[in-house]
Amino acid sequence: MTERILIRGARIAADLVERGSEITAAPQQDIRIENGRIAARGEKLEPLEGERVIDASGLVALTGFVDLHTHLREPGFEQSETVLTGTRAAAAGGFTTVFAMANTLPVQDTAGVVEQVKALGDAAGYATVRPIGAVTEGLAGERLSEIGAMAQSLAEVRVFSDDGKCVHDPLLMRRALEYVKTFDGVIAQHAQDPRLTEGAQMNEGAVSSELGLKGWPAVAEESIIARDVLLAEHVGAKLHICHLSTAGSVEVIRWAKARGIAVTAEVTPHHLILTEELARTYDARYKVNPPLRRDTDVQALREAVAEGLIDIIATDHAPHPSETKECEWDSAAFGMVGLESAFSIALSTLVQQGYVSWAELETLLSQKPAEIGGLSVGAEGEHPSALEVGQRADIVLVDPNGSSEFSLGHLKGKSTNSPFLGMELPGRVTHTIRHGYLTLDDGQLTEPETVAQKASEVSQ
Ligand SMILES: NC(=O)N[C@@H](CC(=O)O)C(=O)O
Ligand SMILES: [Zn+2]
Ligand SMILES: [Zn+2]
Repeated sequence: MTERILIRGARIAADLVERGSEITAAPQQDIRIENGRIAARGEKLEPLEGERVIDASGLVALTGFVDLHTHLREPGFEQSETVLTGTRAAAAGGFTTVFAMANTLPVQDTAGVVEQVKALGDAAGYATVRPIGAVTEGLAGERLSEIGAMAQSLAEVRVFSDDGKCVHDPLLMRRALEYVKTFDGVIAQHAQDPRLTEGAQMNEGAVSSELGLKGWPAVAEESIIARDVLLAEHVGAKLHICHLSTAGSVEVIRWAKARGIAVTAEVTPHHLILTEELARTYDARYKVNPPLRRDTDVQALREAVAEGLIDIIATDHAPHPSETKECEWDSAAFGMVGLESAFSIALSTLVQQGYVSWAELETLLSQKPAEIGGLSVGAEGEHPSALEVGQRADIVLVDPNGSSEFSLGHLKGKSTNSPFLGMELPGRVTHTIRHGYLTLDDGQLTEPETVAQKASEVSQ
């Protein structure tokens, strides 16, 4: 018998369609959860015997967040993160599904490795783990990996990416697009021309010249996106752009979407708020790929989200051990953790600034990434399209009020390379419910044994 839960008095994000509206604009609703699905919804449902009641007055309920871009690091880099620790960070951030990037060791380029990663996620139970397959063997950019075998494996891979590296060879990119088209998969490109970014350390511009750090020009991203949208159009296949970071990239996407090309794009929370100015600190927590850009890029990215040119928010959670971050900028690793802070950054940069409504935020963090990732979304599906009866109970409750200093205590993964430590961040994820059981309860992660037990009781 799985847990029975009654959420009382929540505001439903999907009811808050006006940008800039107070959450009190929506009526309070109760949600009953039974056997991993939503069993009832309405005003003032009476608690049943033995039911766990959650007082959600003042909270907003959304369908569980889905991260299309997480680095879980297992197998191979367990000193940075494991499937267990990374999915605990996910649950703390309100995520119920994460797509695990392929740059592990061994690389996720065979059916065996992707099945192993999925199995680790199923066993841990904190979030649904959907492995991403590598486009090329060993991420070497030379030969296609066994894309078909990964797609047909138990891991049912639908997203393929060499993330961390760009698929630079246009012929390989074309072949990869042709291949995934046969089963309606998608190629997620890390758009970085390797020749234009050799030795690059930060955004190329006045600040990089001043600091004497080698620059990563915007055109290195934009030229690859331009090429790939044309290839996607030629092949008639789906293309997704990882971590879009420049105003120019937004213009290329605008052009491609106007032409009807099947391209989608993601932005990370950090690119929606941080700028290259932070490199002046020489603190490598701000070193990331693609680099933090200019103020004007941050502005353009927010507007692109508001316009629907950028489809989703994805964290690019990239854990690294402290010895590779607490060192000189030039030798430090690229990447930042982001699962635990994503909601607060999206709240402050998008919702509170009136760029998106709560309903739009839910689409950006939940339904759209699920859809791009190839999950079935809807009443009978793997992921809920709405908090309605019959839908899978993947739910997150958030408190939009108040703020707190983001500190080490907020980080639930193995690594602490967050650029937000010490910053005052608004809002809080209070409860995460996956497949009908609590993974995060009033800000506290549920014990691993309990979560594993619950996970084994529900259908994956
Ligand atoms: N974003 C990063 O700076 N680093 C990522 C790779 C990537 O997302 O390109 C990583 O794996 O560490
Ligand atoms: Zn990348
Ligand atoms: Zn990444």
